[in-house]
Amino acid sequence: MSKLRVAVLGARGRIGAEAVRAVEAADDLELVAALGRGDKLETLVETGAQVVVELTTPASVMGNLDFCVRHGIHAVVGTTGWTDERLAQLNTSLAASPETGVLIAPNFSIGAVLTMKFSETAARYFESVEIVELHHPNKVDAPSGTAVRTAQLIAAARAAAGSAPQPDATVTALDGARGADVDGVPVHSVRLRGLLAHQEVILGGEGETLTVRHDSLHHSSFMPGILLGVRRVVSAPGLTFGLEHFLDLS
Ligand SMILES: NC(=O)C1=CN([C@@H]2O[C@H](COP(=O)(O)OP(=O)(O)OC[C@H]3O[C@@H](n4cnc5c(N)ncnc54)[C@H](O)[C@@H]3O)[C@@H](O)[C@H]2O)C=CC1
Ligand SMILES: O=C(O)C1=N[C@H](C(=O)O)C[C@H](O)C1
Repeated sequence: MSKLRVAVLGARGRIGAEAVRAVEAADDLELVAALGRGDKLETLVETGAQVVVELTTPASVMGNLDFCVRHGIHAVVGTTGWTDERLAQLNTSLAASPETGVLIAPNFSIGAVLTMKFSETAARYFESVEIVELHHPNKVDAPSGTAVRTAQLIAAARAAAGSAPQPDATVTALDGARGADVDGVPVHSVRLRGLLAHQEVILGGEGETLTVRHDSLHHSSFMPGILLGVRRVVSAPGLTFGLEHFLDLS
């Protein structure tokens, strides 16, 4: 059986370097390119890459994906910074290349995907919910992509259940004291030396709280999800948002 030809973009970054090692170690995959900032995207075509793992920056990801989709190269994307406008732009590119698959995963770790699922399920049963995400201080974006996605899923579940707005009597506050408002869910971002990627979803009801917490302690936590995405995206044309679609979570 021929190996799937994989390239990594952002290959000298924190997660990119780990992804290079994971692809190299997989028997069914062949690493054909490991590109960093300034390297030519044409290398992807010259090396016959079938799947690109995109782990760069919010500023670079759109240009990289535009190139991949135009050349029919599937993509597994971990880079953050997704907005409705960006997704619409990507869908427009994909419409012109209907056989190409793109997976965007706000988080590749299985535990984080389950955190999102559990929080979404719990959301309708509690009056209050807030998210605290905690990351290493080199992270360029806040809130994290995972926290934004978690908040969106919680907000949608609450809206579907007809939940009332969250109770909150605050009338005076310092800027930022109540966090960022993501679809009505407060999200608090901590940046601290020693941390990698962590998230707590705290739900509150009458006389009780429920905390759903996940900790990524090493970049290796993201690798099974990345490899799963690489293997599955080649037979999933169009845009898939969230690794849960490639997992049996029903
Ligand atoms: N979805 C997930 O599970 C995860 C997502 N991430 C996300 O992945 C992204 C990268 O994170 P880190 O590795 O921590 O950042 P990093 O800053 O260590 O690495 C990014 C790398 O991309 C390179 N780069 C920038 N523009 C490029 C371009 N046009 N072509 C090729 N390389 C380019 C940079 O030079 C740098 O080496 C971030 O958006 C982060 O939030 C990180 C960990 C897990
Ligand atoms: O920058 C990181 O490190 C991470 N980024 C992703 C995010 O923004 O959610 C995934 C994970 O939290 C690690």
